[in-house]
This record gives sequence, C-alpha cells and structure tokens, in this order.
Amino acid sequence: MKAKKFVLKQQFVGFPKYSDVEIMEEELPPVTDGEFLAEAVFISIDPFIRIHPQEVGNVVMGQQVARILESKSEHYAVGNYIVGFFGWRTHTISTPQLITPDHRLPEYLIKDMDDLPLSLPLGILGMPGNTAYFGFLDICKPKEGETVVVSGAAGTVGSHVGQIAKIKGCKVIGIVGSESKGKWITEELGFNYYINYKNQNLKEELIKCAPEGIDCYFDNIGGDLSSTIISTMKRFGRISVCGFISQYNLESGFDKAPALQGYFVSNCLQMQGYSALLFVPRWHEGIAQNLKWIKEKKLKYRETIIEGFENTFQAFLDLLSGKNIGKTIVKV
Ligand SMILES: NC(=O)C1=CN([C@@H]2O[C@H](COP(=O)(O)OP(=O)(O)OC[C@H]3O[C@@H](n4cnc5c(N)ncnc54)[C@H](OP(=O)(O)O)[C@@H]3O)[C@@H](O)[C@H]2O)C=CC1
Ligand SMILES: O=C(O)CCC[C@H](O)\C=C/C=C/C=C/C(=O)C/C=C\CCCCCO
Repeated sequence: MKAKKFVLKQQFVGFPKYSDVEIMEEELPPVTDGEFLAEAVFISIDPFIRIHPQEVGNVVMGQQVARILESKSEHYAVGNYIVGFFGWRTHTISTPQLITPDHRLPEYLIKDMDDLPLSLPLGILGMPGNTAYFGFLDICKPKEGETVVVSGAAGTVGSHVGQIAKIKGCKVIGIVGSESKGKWITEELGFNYYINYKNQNLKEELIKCAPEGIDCYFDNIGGDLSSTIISTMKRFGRISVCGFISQYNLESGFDKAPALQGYFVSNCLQMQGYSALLFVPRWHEGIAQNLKWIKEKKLKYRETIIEGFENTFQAFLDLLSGKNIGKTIVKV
C-alpha cells in the first residue's frame, strides 16, 4: 500500500506558498499485531496549522475522519470510522490511542451520527464545535438580554458561537469580510446584525448596532479590529480570546500586543485565552450538546468542501484568505 502525504519543506513565512510543502509517496509496511490501517475520507483544514510549531520534513499536521481498511487491533474493526490526528496523508498505520496523551486531541470511533455527514466530527461536532461551546459559555458566561460580538462570524467557530448566543437569548453582532457571509449569518442563522469590516467603519457601526455597549466579545481575529471592538465594551465585559487569524501571516510574527490597559481598567474587563485542548476532559459532553441542538434544528452549519487530496494545500490557502464559509474540509 502506498500513502500520499504533504510534507513540510520549509517553515511558513508570511502567507504560505506552494514551495513550502511537497507531495510525497510512502510505501507502508504490513500491518502488525495491535495496529490498524486507516484511509482518510475527510481532512480538516484549520487556521492553527499556519502557526503551530511543526518540523520541516514532517507530514503537515491536522485531523481526519478515516475508515479502517485493515485491523489487527481488538479496538477497531474494518469499516469503522474514526477521528484521528494523522495529518495530511491518505493512509496511516497506527495503534489505537485509547488514552489521550497530554497536548493531543482525542482519537475515537464515530458513533450515533444517524443521517448526518461523516465530516461533522471535524467541524461542528468536533474540535471547532467544542471550542465554540466551551470557549463561549465558560469564558463569556453570557446572560439573557446581553449584547455579544463575534468576529470571524461566518467561519466554523464564529457561526457556531453566534447561534449559541441566540439560543441563550442574546443580541448578536457578527463581524465578517463579505456581504454574502453577512447575509448568511443574519438571514439564515439569526444573528441580529452584521458588520463588513472590509467596507464599513467598524466603530461607527458598532455604536449604531449596540448603543448600549457590548457585554461579551468572542475574538477569532485579534489585531486592530479587535482593539476597536474592545474599546466599545461595557463595564464588566468578558472577552474570550479564541484566535487571532489577522496576525497569523505577518512576516514580523506576533510578539507585541496592542496596549488596551486603559479600557481594561476603566471598564473592569476580563479577557481569557485558551486552547481547545483545555476542554479534552469534557470533549463528549460538548459533542452531545451540539448534536442535540442540531437535531432540534437550533444549530445550523455550512461546509466548504474541496474535492481531491491534491487540493489540500489550496484549501488551506483559501481558508487563510477568507474564501470559505463555515468549515473547510477536503474530501479525499
Ligand atoms: N483556541 C482554540 O483552541 C481554537 C482557536 N481557533 C481559532 O478560531 C478562529 C476561527 O477558526 P475557524 O472557525 O476554524 O476558521 P474560519 O472558518 O473562521 O476561517 C477563517 C476566517 O478568518 C477570517 N479572516 C482571515 N483573515 C482575516 C483577517 N485578516 N481579519 C479578519 N478576519 C480574517 C476569514 O473570514 P472573513 O471573510 O470574515 O475575513 C476566514 O474565513 C481562528 O483564529 C482559529 O485559529 C479555532 C479552533 C480552536
Ligand atoms: O501537537 C499535536 O500533536 C496536537 C495539536 C493539536 C492542536 O494544538 C489542538 C487544538 C487546536 C487549537 C487551535 C488553536 C488556534 O487555532 C488558536 C491559535 C493558535 C494556537 C496554536 C499556537 C501554538 C503556539 O505554540
């Protein structure tokens, strides 16, 4: 069996380039006792791949939904589907990861999907879904009637957070980079307002949509836009710092934070960052709640599916340049 894989040829500097990666073939050995062979069905494309430390020569990191093709392990049977952190590769030989090591995402069998797409465990029913669920509820602690701003609002995490905020009875303003994204989140997902940061004045629009000020900010983008949003927050506002994608492709790196101390002191603000790994002990609780909301039709999702393993890197470039709506997935 030959596996195809994307190998990191050089570290990303600035916006990633085709010359940073290379597609290679690998002859896989026979499966031995305790091992399984899995074939990638869907590969998850996520922003953290741009900035997480990775070694040159390694397979580019990432999660996948894979089908067990062969098994010499009692834990997985041929035909089972699993979620695994196998990277951008078509076939993988491994042993089941039954206990999640520190600093790793869990690996598990996919069950109870009914008629839902098998890609969802990479999105709304997986790492990004749990980031939205725990990162919003545990950190912003939203109350009914409060005003919530979500940036990156038409992406995987942001579109999910805004809908949870609506379920909790909040007024929700989404920050997006295009009119079609804004229409989707307001007309289909129930956000109250959208602001297109590419062609509107963010501060003026925020004051129009939320003259009362903002209670919670779910930050996916960081940078100057986030500083502007934080400057319109109310006393005792809470900020969940999920990501800072506006800084990921800066050649200068991101070792300086904008000075916003004045707003924090005068408005008694709280800000907390986290990684999805923090939620691993409650992983299946998050998935169960998000699944329940999907079945109750309270939570909608969209996926941008790119076909073909060879197009995995292009899917990554498209995500970083905002061409996706909802979760970006490669269908292998
Ligand atoms: N802390 C954690 O554990 C986790 C954090 N994250 C973070 O959450 C954020 C969203 O991730 P995810 O939902 O998977 O990705 P998305 O599906 O939201 O895709 C990324 C989006 O970011 C927006 N974007 C890109 N560049 C900029 C920019 N310069 N300024 C403003 N917006 C920009 C684009 O939308 P637009 O057209 O609107 O610009 C793009 O579609 C990321 O920052 C990611 O790193 C994700 C998972 C876990
Ligand atoms: O390293 C592994 O083997 C597994 C890594 C899995 C991954 O870290 C799990 C969760 C992903 C979280 C995503 C976070 C973000 O997108 C937020 C931005 C940056 C985080 C990565 C920066 C790491 C710098 O040390």
